[in-house]
Amino acid sequence: MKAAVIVFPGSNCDRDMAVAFERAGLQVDMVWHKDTALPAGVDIVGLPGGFSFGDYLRCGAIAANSPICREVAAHAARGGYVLGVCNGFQVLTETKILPGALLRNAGLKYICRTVGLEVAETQSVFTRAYAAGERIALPIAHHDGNYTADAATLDRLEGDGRVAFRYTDNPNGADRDIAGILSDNRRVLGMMPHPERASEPAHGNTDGARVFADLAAALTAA
Ligand SMILES: NC(=O)CC[C@H](N)C(=O)O
Repeated sequence: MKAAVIVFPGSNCDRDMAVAFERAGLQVDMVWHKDTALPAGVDIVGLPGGFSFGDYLRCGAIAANSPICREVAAHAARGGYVLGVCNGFQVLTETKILPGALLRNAGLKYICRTVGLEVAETQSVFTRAYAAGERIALPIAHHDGNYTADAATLDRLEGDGRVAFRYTDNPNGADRDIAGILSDNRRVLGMMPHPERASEPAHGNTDGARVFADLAAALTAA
């Protein structure tokens, strides 16, 4: 099973995401944002955290117009898997692969700390290793994590079980405590918390490991 991690100028979690995929048994290719094709046979694309293009304009907005993002959108449209973490989630909303937008944190401050989450949906390859309603803790590190969408979109996300994670003590003002959402086919997950930074004992927290743990098996079965 093969993963591609996209690298933008200013990405800083690309290696962390690659290691998390590798630990889960996936072969990983790093792909520069100017490439115009994904490596052949890629099963899952990782959009990593960081400060792509220095967060100029809006977080993820310039990255969303990188040549490779057309291919990422085509991969998602074909039913391919995509995981976007933090800046990667912002790229997913900027490309409209996922609905909504990530606004400046309600407190206008950059927040870097571990937060509590509830696993709100387990019907996806990313969340099926958790128990429904399970409480976990993951690190966040962002200034634009305030998820918003119009009421109809929020109702649809909730009604269709597409809210993957919710904050238990909302740190950034996100609508309906939303920390991560799934695409309608549940193969794309965008989330602000960083599971790759809490995925091995040396991190002091392994709550994020299960986002990756089942991927190889799930992708083989898909
Ligand atoms: N850790 C990240 O990916 C941060 C994303 C973005 N630069 C923000 O601060 O909101």
